[in-house]
Formats: sequence, C-alpha cells, structure tokens
Amino acid sequence: MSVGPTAGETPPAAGGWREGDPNGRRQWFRGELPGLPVRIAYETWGALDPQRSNAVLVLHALTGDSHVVGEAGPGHPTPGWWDGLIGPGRPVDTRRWFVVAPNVLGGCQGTTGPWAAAPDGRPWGARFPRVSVRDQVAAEALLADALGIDAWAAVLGGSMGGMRALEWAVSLPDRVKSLLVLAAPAASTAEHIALASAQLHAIRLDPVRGMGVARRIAHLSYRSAPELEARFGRDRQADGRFAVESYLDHHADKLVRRFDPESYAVLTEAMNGHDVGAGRGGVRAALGRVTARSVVAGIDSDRLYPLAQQAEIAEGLGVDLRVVSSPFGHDGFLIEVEQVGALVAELLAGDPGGDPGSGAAGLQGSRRA
Ligand SMILES: CC(C)(COP(=O)(O)OP(=O)(O)OC[C@H]1O[C@@H](n2cnc3c(N)ncnc32)[C@H](O)[C@@H]1OP(=O)(O)O)[C@@H](O)C(=O)NCCC(=O)NCCS
Ligand SMILES: CC(=O)OCC[C@H](N)C(=O)O
Repeated sequence: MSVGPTAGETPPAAGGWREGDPNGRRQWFRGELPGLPVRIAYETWGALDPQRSNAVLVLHALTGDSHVVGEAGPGHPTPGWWDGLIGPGRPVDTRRWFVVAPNVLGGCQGTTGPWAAAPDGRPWGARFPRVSVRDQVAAEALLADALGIDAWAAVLGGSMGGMRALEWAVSLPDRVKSLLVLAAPAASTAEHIALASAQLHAIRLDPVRGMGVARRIAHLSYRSAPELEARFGRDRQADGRFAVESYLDHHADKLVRRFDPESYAVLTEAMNGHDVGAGRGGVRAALGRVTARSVVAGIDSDRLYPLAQQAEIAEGLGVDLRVVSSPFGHDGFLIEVEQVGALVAELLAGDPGGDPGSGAAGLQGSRRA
C-alpha cells in the first residue's frame, strides 16, 4: 500500500475526463480491496494536527470529483464544486481543519474505474466489476488508514456523496465523530431505480450519445418544475428549439465532454444498490448503529430525493430534519452554499442541535422541519 504524490502517474492522456490535474494538487494512493487493486485520487487542504483529530472527509456526488475548492493555479483556473465552503475563514476553516476529498471508486477523475488499466494492462472498460456504495466506503477507509486517520472529525456529503457519508457512519461508527447527510436517501427507491434504468438503457445503446440522454433525464430530476417554468416557460430560440430543450442539450454536451459513460453506468448501478439497511435488519436498525453527532438536511424543492427521505434518516438518528430552502431542486445542495455552509459550521462547532441564530455558527436561511 502506498500513499502520497506519485510523480508522473496520471491517467492516460486522451479525452477531457482523462486529462490529469491542471493545478497539480491531486495526490494518489494505492491499496487493495478483496480482488480489486485500487488507486484513489484525492486532494487535501489544511494540515493534519499531531493528534490526527481534525480531519474532515468531503464526499462528492455523481459527476463530481476531488476538486472541491477552485483555485487559480499554475495551470488553467478550475472552479471547485463547493467553492465558498472550504478555506481560511470559511465554514470548514482550513486554518483549523484538515480536509480530504477523494474521487469515488468507479469514478473517472483519477480513481480506479472502467477507464483504468486492469491487471492485464488493458483498460477495464465493461469488464470493470460491479462496485457498491459499501465498496466505495471500504476504499475510502483504506485511504484513511494510509493517512493515519483513525476517526474523521466530520464526514460531509451531498447526494451520492451523502449516501457514502451515511454508509461511513453506519458501517464504521467509531470512525465518524460527526456527520452531514445532505439531499440523500437511506435506500434508493423504486422510482430512483426506474429513473436510473432509463439512463442505463440509453448508455448501453450508445455510450456517448446515451450518456447525453441520461444527463438530460437526470438533470431534469436535479431541478424543479417551477424553476424551469420561470426560466424557460414555452420560449423558443431562433433555431426553433424550446429554450428548455437547448438548456438540456447544453448540459448533455458538457457532460459528454467531461465524463466517462462507463463510469457513469458503474456509479449509477452503485446508487441503485444503495440501501444502508440491507443485511443489517433494515434501515431503522442500521441507523441505530450511528454514534456520530448528525445533521441531516434536504432541499425543499428536491424532486429526486424529496424531504421525506431525509426525514426518515433524521428520525432514525434522533435529530431534527433541517431544510434548505431553494427554488433549484436537488442541485440546491451545490447552489445554496450559504445555507449549507451554516449547517456545516454548526456541525463543526459541535452543536448540531443548537439554537438557530445562537453565535457565529447559527443558521442562515435553513430551517427545522
Ligand atoms: C453546478 C450547477 C448545479 C450550478 O447550477 P446553475 O448555476 O444553476 O447552472 P444552470 O443549471 O443554470 O446552468 C447554467 C448553464 O446553462 C446554460 N444555459 C442556460 N440557458 C440555456 C439555454 N436556453 N440554452 C443553452 N444553454 C443554456 C448557461 O449558459 C450555463 O452554461 P455554462 O455552465 O456552460 O456556463 C450546474 O452548473 C451543474 O449541474 N453543473 C454540473 C457539474 C456538477 O454538478 N458538479 C458538481 C458535482 S458534485
Ligand atoms: C445523484 C447525484 O449524485 O446527483 C448529483 C447531481 C449533480 N448535479 C452532479 O452532476 O453530480
């Protein structure tokens, strides 16, 4: 097992998603899951304290990566997907906290996935084994071991990252001191699986164009109907397309340029299999294992993972459901940085059940259900 920067070790140069690391921040770790050698790409901010007690794990969603914080590095500047949340003076203040953000197992931004070389030297491609959310957490636990982190001060995740955050707290309760589960379910429902099934069919018919179709379907589930109505209504563009069609085309084109269809399928299958209660006596019993101080939050306009799904988790953990108010639907977990930041600050202040507005870590916009 090895850890740390690995000079010259970047994914093969080819398509956009294989392009390596423009800002040179990324590090790699190699380990082994049963039957699967893994390499995990990760980024860090801040410094680990001598007691190794200040580490915060940040877990990305489906098409995210380790680049949580943007920077104007020596390469081209790259935005982060949770800019504003992490850094000096930010809710996760890197003068105090050591932040670790890995790319997920099965992903395509540096961590082992279908794009990577199998032991026979050829890319895994469609031969890549089916991995579960539990495998992904097991891989992240190997990284934690290698970094010498026995327990995370906090594990934070939204959407697919929220599934992994919850799985961490259920399967390794002694290693998670506090937990943010944002806009994620305890188990994927029939509707989630059905929505994913249509996407997977499209990708199997034609990986590249199919992923474009998959993104259109998925992106609709990430936004709210009132938002789409207010922004686009029935407007048509000069080229004859409805404006909302053009908007979806744009998001599809962007994803095709930056993501691997086989990876998209592997991660989607992993989410379909997500059920923290499976083999553990059900969701309620599984949630009973969690010892972390917890904040569980949802977005009030989320039609993919509606509030009732976070309410189930909150109830099982014995905490109030927190509600982020947003017109943007599920993607509110990325967009409503101020409200999410207030929840994170509250969690890290050690007072997740604290009085709204009490002190610097008080709520700014989100509410209790
Ligand atoms: C991050 C994100 C959720 C932010 O949402 P947002 O700021 O509300 O962005 P929107 O959904 O309004 O999309 C804006 C884009 O649509 C384009 N757009 C808007 N209306 C359009 C139309 N009628 N036709 C074509 N394109 C249109 C904008 O030009 C803009 O393009 P750009 O992103 O290339 O600059 C969103 O950009 C996104 O889904 N990004 C994908 C990456 C991601 O999710 N990363 C994090 C994973 S952890
Ligand atoms: C299910 C999930 O992780 O959704 C994340 C949506 C986000 N916009 C993304 O593209 O990752």
